[in-house]
Amino acid sequence: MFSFFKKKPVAPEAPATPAVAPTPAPSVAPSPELPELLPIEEPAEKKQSWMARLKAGLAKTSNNLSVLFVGAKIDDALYDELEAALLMSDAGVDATTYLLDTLKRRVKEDKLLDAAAVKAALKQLLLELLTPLERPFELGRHTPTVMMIAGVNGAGKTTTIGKLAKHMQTHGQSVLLAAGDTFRAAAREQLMVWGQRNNITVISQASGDPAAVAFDAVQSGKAKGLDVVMVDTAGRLPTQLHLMEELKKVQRVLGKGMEGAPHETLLVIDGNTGQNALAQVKAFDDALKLTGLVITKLDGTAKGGVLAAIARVRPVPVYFIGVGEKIDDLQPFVAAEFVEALLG
Ligand SMILES: Nc1nc2c(ncn2[C@@H]2O[C@H](COP(=O)(O)OP(=O)(O)OP(=O)(O)O)[C@@H](O)[C@H]2O)c(=O)[nH]1
Repeated sequence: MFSFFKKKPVAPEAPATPAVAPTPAPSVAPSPELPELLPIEEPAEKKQSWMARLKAGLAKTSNNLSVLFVGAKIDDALYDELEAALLMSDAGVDATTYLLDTLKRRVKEDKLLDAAAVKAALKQLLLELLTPLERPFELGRHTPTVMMIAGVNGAGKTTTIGKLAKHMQTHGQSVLLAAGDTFRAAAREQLMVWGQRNNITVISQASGDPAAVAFDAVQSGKAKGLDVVMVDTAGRLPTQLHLMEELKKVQRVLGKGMEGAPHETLLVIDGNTGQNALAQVKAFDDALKLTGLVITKLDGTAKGGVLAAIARVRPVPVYFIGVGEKIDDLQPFVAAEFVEALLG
């Protein structure tokens, strides 16, 4: 059993349930037309183990790589095919060159003679490359831990916030959400309806400044002694400079609301966007100094190699990865599990 979050030891008298009652029902009535953020319960028969789902999710990437080693001779043709497969998986030129050069050297040094041994060496190399990205998400250092969530449109920010909030609630954390996407009314309503259904307070304003919503949320979280405040933000492209400035303002204002906040600035990226995901990591990190990444939609993608690119070019820790829309489809990133799913 692994723990979803790393927590500071809690004093014995700490309540197991959220310390604060949810605020009165938000002004938005549940509407059947609104999409659910995520199903509240999953039928038992649909539950698979995480490793099985990770493997299934990464099957397209892993098939392209694993097939090369079946009955292969260790020659230039194998290395050429491996290079093509890594580039196709969006590992990028830097990581691909690094992996191939190091692999060739190890094959020589260790006198590896068969394809299975070369595959095992690649697996080990990939593990060494990705392990520095692994970092447990810590809760309990601050009251509240303030998290700001950014990303391009549709990356999975709101869904991720919903999943994380549920996981946190399950771990006895009291959570407050800020619907900082003041741009898209439907996104705000979606979060509020979801909060209502799940007994999680959502701070929202019908219109206005996302920084003001974020400030209110931190003030409220502090006043109520909550464990976590998560601030959603509207999707934006890094090329939309005025929107990036707006995001920086949200970050600054959170710091005014509470010293040291936001304690976590997370970027949610769609794993299916490959090399573009790397460009997003660089741009958002330059603007916001990211503390971590959440990589969603690794299910069904052939581009799982993008983690290798991130590890080489901009190694921001990957806290969580997502392989589907259900709550349990988002789990902490563990390099050994990821590599096993790719090359196991
Ligand atoms: N297949 C798959 N779909 C996902 C995953 N994570 C999120 N999604 C879906 O991606 C879509 C977009 O998710 P949202 O959470 O609305 O994305 P967002 O970043 O908040 O979008 P904006 O509000 O437009 O910026 C939804 O249909 C989610 O269900 C995942 O890991 N796998």
